[in-house]
Amino acid sequence: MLKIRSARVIVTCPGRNFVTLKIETDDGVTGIGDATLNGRELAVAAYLTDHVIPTLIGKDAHRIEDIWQYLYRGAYWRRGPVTMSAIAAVDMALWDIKGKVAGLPVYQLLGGASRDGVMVYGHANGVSIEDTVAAALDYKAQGYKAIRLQSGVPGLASTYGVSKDKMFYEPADADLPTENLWSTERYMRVVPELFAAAREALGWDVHLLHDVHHRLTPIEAGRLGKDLEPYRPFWMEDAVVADNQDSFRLIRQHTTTPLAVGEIFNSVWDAKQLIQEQLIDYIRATVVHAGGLTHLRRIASFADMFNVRTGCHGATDLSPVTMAAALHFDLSVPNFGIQEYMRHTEETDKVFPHAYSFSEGSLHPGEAPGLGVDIDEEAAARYPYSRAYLPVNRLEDGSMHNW
Ligand SMILES: O=C(O)C(=O)C[C@H](O)[C@H](O)CO
Ligand SMILES: [Mg+2]
Repeated sequence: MLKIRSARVIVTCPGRNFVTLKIETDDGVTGIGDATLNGRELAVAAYLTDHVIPTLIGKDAHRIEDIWQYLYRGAYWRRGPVTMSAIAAVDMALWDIKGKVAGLPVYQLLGGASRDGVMVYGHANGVSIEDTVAAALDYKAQGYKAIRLQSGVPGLASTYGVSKDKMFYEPADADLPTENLWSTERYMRVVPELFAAAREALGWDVHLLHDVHHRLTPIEAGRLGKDLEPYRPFWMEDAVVADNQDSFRLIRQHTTTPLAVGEIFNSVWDAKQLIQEQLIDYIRATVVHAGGLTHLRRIASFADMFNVRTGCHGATDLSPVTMAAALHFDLSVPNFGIQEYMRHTEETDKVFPHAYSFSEGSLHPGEAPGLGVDIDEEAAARYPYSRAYLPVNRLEDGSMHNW
């Protein structure tokens, strides 16, 4: 029995907000987990502090599955991003502890490595097609084997995925939501042109990806997928909102462009039909928002039976703790597809020193026992919480749209 002695939540903002759970056992072994939910951070912090931590004290840190079931079934109120991010933080911290006690990196506890490294995709973006292609060339020169392309849309002042900074992108950019303008027609014209220019400049030996970010209807997505087919994209992501999983059937009827979805999913139930009916090719659920390693592995096993591969979300709002956990998962699951990798800033990396590293287009979680990531609490304390929201989107006539 490895008794949980204490647990607490650390909120820090080294350029952006992160919520981290730290669990300590009677033996003095500690583990950390990420609980960051972009724009709604304090809801998860309070859920953990007020409702989860009191129930953890005295429990056996080794009983990861049982604690997961206790928090999931025991809450009575199931699923949802707040609950599942809180459970994920506990789950990650417990895997971290188990790895440290065993003296093994977590991927060894998950069955060992299924591959040598984890192929990642970087984010090339720019205000124009030329800018975006130049950024993509730069990523290729850095060794990336897969690159996501997001370009500004003429006539729209700002749009998802286009950053002021070439290397770092932080969409949660203001203490009240920024308002963006959206035009499907303008957007649908630009993306195929961007892919044509990118193939011309980059050639065919690099994977190209694109994130629609939930802004199309199924039939519009079918059209865009078809228009992109000549450029053989690796995937088209979040083509439509997946609340109605049936929507993807309509997209599938019109295009062979591979489909990825799931960064906002919290459990296997959000993806059941999508996977079972093979309506998608990649599931983007991630460790922090989908209940931790314990639940994400369950999703991946289910997906594997239907030829759906993984493509975990890896934007900057997923802290280095989630990135580390994702890499242990990615290295071990048989049906790994790709991992998103949006680099964190130097300040963030200093607050969260980590063992994972990038080389030749791939990341590796490293060999440190546990997750191989820590939180420097002194550094974290220098960056107090600062409220920040994701933008919202409106159509040209003022109607609300999806961002
Ligand atoms: O990285 C992606 O694919 C995203 O869509 C990033 C999201 O907008 C971001 O994580 C929201 O917090
Ligand atoms: Mg996305």
